[in-house]
Amino acid sequence: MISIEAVSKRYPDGTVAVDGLSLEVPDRSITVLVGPSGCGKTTTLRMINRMIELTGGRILIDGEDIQHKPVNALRRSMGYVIQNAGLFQHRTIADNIGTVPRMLGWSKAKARERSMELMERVGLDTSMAKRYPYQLSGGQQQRVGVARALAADPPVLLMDEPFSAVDPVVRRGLQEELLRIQEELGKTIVFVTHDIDEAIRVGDMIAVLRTGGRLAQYAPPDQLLSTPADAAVEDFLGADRGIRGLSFFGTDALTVDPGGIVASDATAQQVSSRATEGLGHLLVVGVDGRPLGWADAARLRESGAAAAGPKGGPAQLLPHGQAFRHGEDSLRVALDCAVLSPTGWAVAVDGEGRAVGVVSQEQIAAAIRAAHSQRGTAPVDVGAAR
Ligand SMILES: Nc1ncnc2c1ncn2[C@@H]1O[C@H](COP(=O)(O)OP(=O)(O)OP(=O)(O)O)[C@@H](O)[C@H]1O
Repeated sequence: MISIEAVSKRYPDGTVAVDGLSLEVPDRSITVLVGPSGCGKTTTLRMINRMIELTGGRILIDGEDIQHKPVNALRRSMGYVIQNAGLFQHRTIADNIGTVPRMLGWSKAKARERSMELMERVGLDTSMAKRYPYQLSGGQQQRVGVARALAADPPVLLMDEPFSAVDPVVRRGLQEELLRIQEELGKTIVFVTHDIDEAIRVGDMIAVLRTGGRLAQYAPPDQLLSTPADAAVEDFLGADRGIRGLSFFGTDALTVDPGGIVASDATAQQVSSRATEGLGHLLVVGVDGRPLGWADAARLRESGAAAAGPKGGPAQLLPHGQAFRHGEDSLRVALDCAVLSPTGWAVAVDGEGRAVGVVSQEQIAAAIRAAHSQRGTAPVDVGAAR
């Protein structure tokens, strides 16, 4: 555990970048420092590996004051990733990744083997090992930066705006890759960003700093979204915070109605027995159980034909839209499916994509209220959501 205790940094010109900051960074989790430009995020991060020396307070790692540790040993226990990767341009990708192992005296062959292993781990084709950084895309260079930081297997990873220089799609991919790697390796990561959405996506804990390097709030992302400490944090979180917070609620407790589903080869009698209260449509599924589309229930019954028969064939079906995976996707995804559905009802599927039931926007809203009251968080007025 990294304990930041009443830490301050006053630069020689008198600028107070960090002021009495206290944080407990839990082991094997991602702690994000987020806040507006100039609020002291980078300064805080660099005080952890002593690239910047603190001027007040203390930082402990597993109970040991970092001031009492030799700087080299301290830095070897911490990988460091920066924006634009900061790769050595005149060295190959394999050599970049193998920098620290070589410094530690590993043989060339062993360092190379480690580089290859790490390239695979961060999702890079090992055929790129002999290339130079300029021959890689920005996103690929960032992956090399992460691989390089992991090379000597340090328990701590410090990441300073590591994905800020790439476009949003690549950035999303890198965030997902980081979460996957973290699941495998379980490092203690301190991650700096000014992007609150990135903080919410990758953080187990989020420290929101305000200008002057003071802590505004320290909480897990769902708690931050549901109960911001004050108006400034609320403002920083931005619009849609209620809707975004739904990402942290699962759909396992959401009841879906299988009665609204009819097979495409159903008999007229079977069709007449299917119905869901309040829904004027039936979800037609193929022989494999996957949704084909919505059929008007009354017309289907009148036609007396099977759902996908000549009169009520697929051409008559409304698109079923996006489905959510019941028990796997979040309430946010379920609500989104319902909002985008032509019937206003969302389709729930199992892991194989087979329809398991349908659920209305109102039922999802009720599940949201129930989930909030169970957690004791502020209720979200879905009707008024932007
Ligand atoms: N060497 C320095 N001397 C004086 N002031 C500095 C120095 N380095 C940083 N500062 C100031 O300290 C404050 C915090 O800077 P820091 O780089 O930690 O902020 P940040 O939150 O990481 O910002 P950004 O998101 O823009 O990178 C800023 O006001 C900055 O101008």
